[in-house]
Amino acid sequence: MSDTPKILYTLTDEAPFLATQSLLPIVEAFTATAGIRVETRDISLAARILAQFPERLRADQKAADDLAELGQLATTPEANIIKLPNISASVPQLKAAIAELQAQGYALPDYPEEPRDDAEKEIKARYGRAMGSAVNPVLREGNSDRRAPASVKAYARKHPHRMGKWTADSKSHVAHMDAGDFYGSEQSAVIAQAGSLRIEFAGDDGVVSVLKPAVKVGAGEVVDAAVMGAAALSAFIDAQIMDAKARGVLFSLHLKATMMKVSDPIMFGIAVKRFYAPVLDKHAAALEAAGFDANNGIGDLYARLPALDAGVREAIEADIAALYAERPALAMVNSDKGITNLHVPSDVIVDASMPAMIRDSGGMWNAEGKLQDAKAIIPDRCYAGIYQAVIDDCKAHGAFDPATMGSVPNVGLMAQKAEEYGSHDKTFRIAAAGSVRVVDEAGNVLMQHAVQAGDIWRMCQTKDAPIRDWVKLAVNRARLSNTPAVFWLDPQRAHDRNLIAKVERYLKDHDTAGLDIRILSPVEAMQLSLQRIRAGQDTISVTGNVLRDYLTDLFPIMELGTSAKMLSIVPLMAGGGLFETGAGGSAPKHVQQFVEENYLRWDSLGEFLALAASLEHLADTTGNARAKVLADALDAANATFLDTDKSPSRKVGGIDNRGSHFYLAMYWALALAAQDADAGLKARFAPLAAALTANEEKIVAEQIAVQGQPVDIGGYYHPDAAKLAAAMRPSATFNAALAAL
Ligand SMILES: NC(=O)C1=CN([C@@H]2O[C@H](COP(=O)(O)OP(=O)(O)OC[C@H]3O[C@@H](n4cnc5c(N)ncnc54)[C@H](OP(=O)(O)O)[C@@H]3O)[C@@H](O)[C@H]2O)C=CC1
Ligand SMILES: O=C(O)CCC(=O)C(=O)O
Ligand SMILES: [Mg+2]
Repeated sequence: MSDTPKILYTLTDEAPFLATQSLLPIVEAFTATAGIRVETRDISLAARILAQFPERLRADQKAADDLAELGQLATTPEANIIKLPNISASVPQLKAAIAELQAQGYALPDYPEEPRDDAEKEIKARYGRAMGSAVNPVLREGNSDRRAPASVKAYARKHPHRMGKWTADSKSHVAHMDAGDFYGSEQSAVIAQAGSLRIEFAGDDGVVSVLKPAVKVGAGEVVDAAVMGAAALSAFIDAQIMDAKARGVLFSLHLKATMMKVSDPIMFGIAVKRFYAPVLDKHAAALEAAGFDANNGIGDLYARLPALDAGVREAIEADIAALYAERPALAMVNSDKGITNLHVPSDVIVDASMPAMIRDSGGMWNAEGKLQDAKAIIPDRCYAGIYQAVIDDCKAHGAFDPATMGSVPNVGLMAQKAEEYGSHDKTFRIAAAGSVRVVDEAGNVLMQHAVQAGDIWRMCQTKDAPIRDWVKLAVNRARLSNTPAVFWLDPQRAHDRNLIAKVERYLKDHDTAGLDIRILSPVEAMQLSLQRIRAGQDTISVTGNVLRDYLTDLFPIMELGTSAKMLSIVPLMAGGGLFETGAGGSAPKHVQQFVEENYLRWDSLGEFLALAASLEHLADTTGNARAKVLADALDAANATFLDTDKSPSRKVGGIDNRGSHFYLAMYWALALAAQDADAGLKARFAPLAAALTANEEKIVAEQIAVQGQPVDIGGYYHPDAAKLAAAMRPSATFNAALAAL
């Protein structure tokens, strides 16, 4: 271990990255007083792209592979990483980022959508490493512990956010398949002995090809495989188009094309192809020649229209307009700009989109910019049912009340690319009819599926050590918070049955006397949790990786208005700490607002909570007493911050993200000046506390004065560092006070 304790702070994308320009100087100044070094590592989409092509870049343009470094660090006890949300890029986002970097003078190759030779295949493979959820699975060498701290919950009760009313006649509902999906086809096996598995495809023509030669597996590991039938999915989408039209509700598809970067864009593409079938079929040749790819959304068609002959273009536009008159109305992402639910695969992401719909009375936005009841299409049955359970509950009992409702924290199985979220390199779009089988080294067939051309087959892995660790975390959390814990596992699923057996076994390793620990199917677990939440009671959800993701947006958004206010800790299995900020994403619309009116409404509370947890961890692991003093003072500052409600307001004229940071600094300095555990720190912070208190009005006025004008930050994916720093630190008085510390 090096002598100077270190915290690694990640530079990411969009709103959280903008916020970092203002917050990081504060963090650096405060932590330096305890001899702590805060170092940054750039894991933004732009940096991840640049790190893939060192040989094409000038020396001053090259970017180190910071993500790989952090991934390695996460497997060591020294790790202390603060991880902000980053872009998990879809293909349209990736292409936009490449174009921006090229325009800035980086000699990157174009993204070869359909590689013509080995060189292009290599380029596509490299871009593939930067795409989708490329960061989180690499860093998450531990399971997940996400909850609303008591102070945050108290704040939400005192300042309840607005919740849309629900009525029993709402027509909103969830639509899922009844057969032919992953859920219906899942097979699972527990590995007896460490070794390697081969995934192969045996065509009906008798030819056997290898899809993946060697998947390393460990003893006790759970593997599973499942297939989504393309024909079944197409028929299901067709039926939903008819049904949405008949019921007069919006058609709205909810997938996770970012994190599930192989399977879900294909499913998204199937929905686009079915919804626009008459137009796409009629103009198939022209669209093919123009390079249209339905997996990138109907937005890709619009992007390619200018390249087409005027006659063809007008015919396509007219045919789409005619189609809209016949089809059910689409849910909109941005009704002003005409961006629909089917435009871009990364615009509607199920974990955030379903809670938003539930918070908005079950409605989604229609083309007129009004809320309308919607059919939420979540094709696979593995998790769709939980959202229908929430809708049923809201229809029966009305909206939830943030002022009185209980809480559902989560302990999530996530480590070492657990379950579906680690399946990308074992997911295949099947080219022809035949069967896919998983074979061990002795030649035994562990799992086997009959498949048709176009089907999506995938295999998932769940390592044994993470499962043990997850059970331990659940018991600890139940004990620490004296709260019932429910494992959300479905006895109808092969994978979950194997997990249930393991959970039952590993629970015996712990003292569970007096604890209420149950195992229920996801729908039953949801019903119980909702019943308790309405009674003001808390229930820990102990879930797999996907439900971890879904529930840690759903419950915070209902309870707190946003998942940005969550404490999100990943106790790394090697002993280090990964402190994620909030549970939400990077909210692209915040950047738009910032460049249009110099107003950033990003709420950094997640960062503040993560920093306190990181300092606490640092104090525990390095014995740095001053880190503990800083952590305690930050806890106190966070409580004052919540109590005085200094989160950004939503509109120009109030304090924004920068104002929030000023108040955090002021409350933190005041807490340090007030404490008596460390006289040196007390003396050091007293002048800063005095200066900030004395200049409060002036600083806030300086920060608000810049609002209301457009601001140039020199890029979206790769903004200009100097412009950004200037824009995010507009108060000379505040900057000078901080510099004097
Ligand atoms: N951990 C990670 O790295 C994650 C990254 N992502 C990435 O983020 C991007 C957007 O994803 P999306 O699913 O839309 O999720 P977001 O959480 O970014 O957006 C959903 C909504 O949550 C609210 N919100 C979230 N965080 C904050 C915050 N700190 N301050 C204020 N409001 C906030 C806003 O809603 P409202 O206006 O209703 O308040 C926002 O529009 C994608 O690129 C995705 O890949 C997504 C999830 C996690
Ligand atoms: O990594 C991602 O793409 C999203 C992660 C996410 O949504 C979460 O962890 O809650
Ligand atoms: Mg999420």
